[in-house]
Amino acid sequence: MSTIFAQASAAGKAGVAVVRISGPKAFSAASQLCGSLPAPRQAALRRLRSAPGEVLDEALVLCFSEKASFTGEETVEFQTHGSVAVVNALLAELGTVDGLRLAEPGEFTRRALANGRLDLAQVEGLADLIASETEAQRQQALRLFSGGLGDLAAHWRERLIRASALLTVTIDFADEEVPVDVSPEVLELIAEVQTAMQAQVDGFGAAERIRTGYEVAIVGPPNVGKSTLLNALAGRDAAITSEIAGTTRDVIEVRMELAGLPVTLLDTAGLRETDDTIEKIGVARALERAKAADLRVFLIESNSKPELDPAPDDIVIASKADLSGDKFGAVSGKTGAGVAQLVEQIGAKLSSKTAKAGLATRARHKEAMERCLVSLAEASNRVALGPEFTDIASEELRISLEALNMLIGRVDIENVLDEVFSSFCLGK
Ligand SMILES: Nc1nc2c(c(=O)[nH]1)N(C=O)[C@@H](CNc1ccc(C(=O)N[C@@H](CCC(=O)O)C(=O)O)cc1)CN2
Ligand SMILES: Nc1nc2c(ncn2[C@@H]2O[C@H](COP(=O)(O)OP(=O)(O)OP(=O)(O)O)[C@@H](O)[C@H]2O)c(=O)[nH]1
Ligand SMILES: [K+]
Repeated sequence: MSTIFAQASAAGKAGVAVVRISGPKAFSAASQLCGSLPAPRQAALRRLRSAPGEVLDEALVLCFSEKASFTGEETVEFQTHGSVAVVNALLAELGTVDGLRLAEPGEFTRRALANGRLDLAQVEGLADLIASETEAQRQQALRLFSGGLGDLAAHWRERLIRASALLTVTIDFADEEVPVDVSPEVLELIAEVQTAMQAQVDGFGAAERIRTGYEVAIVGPPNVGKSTLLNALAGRDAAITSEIAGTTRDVIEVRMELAGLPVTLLDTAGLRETDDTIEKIGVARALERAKAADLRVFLIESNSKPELDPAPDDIVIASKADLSGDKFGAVSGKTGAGVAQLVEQIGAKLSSKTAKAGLATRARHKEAMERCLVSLAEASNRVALGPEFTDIASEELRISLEALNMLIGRVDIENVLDEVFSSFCLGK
């Protein structure tokens, strides 16, 4: 097993940078640079020197024994001054040490997984946690990282193993008088798992949206004030505004946090019949993106109607509240009147969509659960048919347990690892 190293903190100038070494040679390599190592888990100040004896930096050194580290291997951290030159010199020096090499993205975490420190779902949670930018993303990622899905899977597993054991008793004693009919209990155990698992599958859409973000499209006729409203919501001049109708041609996207949720706000071309070729394309794009968005805000001139039929959840609101004097149900991007209320309204609409979100946050989770549910339905049908179908039911239960193991990466892990780790940063 090679010993790996990488900068764990973000690249660039910073107060402090962290360079991490993990593997069987971590302690010996580190002591080549800093002399005596502090006791594990005790930070100590040391001069880091290159092999010829030049001082590279003065750093805090922190060691973790293989029994108690993030990776499950000997680990040393150098907490240096956050200078690009210091980090580069240190990385170059580590590269010259025999048996050490630069880590691949996600390799520290990969080792934590291999050493049983985390299960696969936790690794996914960790990737999401590092990527999280909003409160909802942070909370969802932390639930997964803390082992929520593994706990659920362990509970389901225990129920299904019990169901399986009950069936085995039936098979083993098939020739004898079985004292009690086990099928009601087996069916109940399966149903319990099915209900809980189906709820997770149903929540996948919402959880995925929290992970990847919601799209909210501002839609309306030319010159109604869409771009001005987008800028007011974004708090910056993201889109060009002008008194010329047909200013916005392409879709303008602004990422922002709204009610703790990740939202991409879309400004679209004003909807109208036009002979202008470019504007026509803009209108077509506006319609397409508006349709695909999670929520539409129809901005209308007061006393008019939206160009499209709003979906039940969509928001219809009059623009230029300052001109119409409409204090309710109107908004002005120019004066800011009604903007806070609109934000609140959008937040409430999106939050109601997130309510179902559970621990299944990736297609991989959903697919494993769906596979499991297919076998459970099959198993339950066979059990209901009578004792002569017990061995087929047993086999279906075994398949469902396999799907469950896949969910948390107990089996068949190799082919999903590259996919899972492809999104990891260097140094994690
Ligand atoms: N400086 C630094 N900060 C960091 C990390 C790190 O590696 N270095 N982390 C890296 O992601 C996170 C903390 N994660 C860690 C997870 C486990 C262990 C660890 O030593 N676990 C041992 C002992 C646990 C204990 O002290 O109770 C174990 O599990 O056996 C350390 C860090 C966030 N902050
Ligand atoms: N009085 C007032 N004027 C506004 C308001 N919002 C926008 N305007 C003005 O209305 C004109 C059009 O605004 P835009 O934001 O460009 O409108 P748009 O809907 O994005 O227009 P298109 O890109 O052409 O579809 C500009 O002159 C704005 O200054 C408002 O709340 N009150
Ligand atoms: K305009």
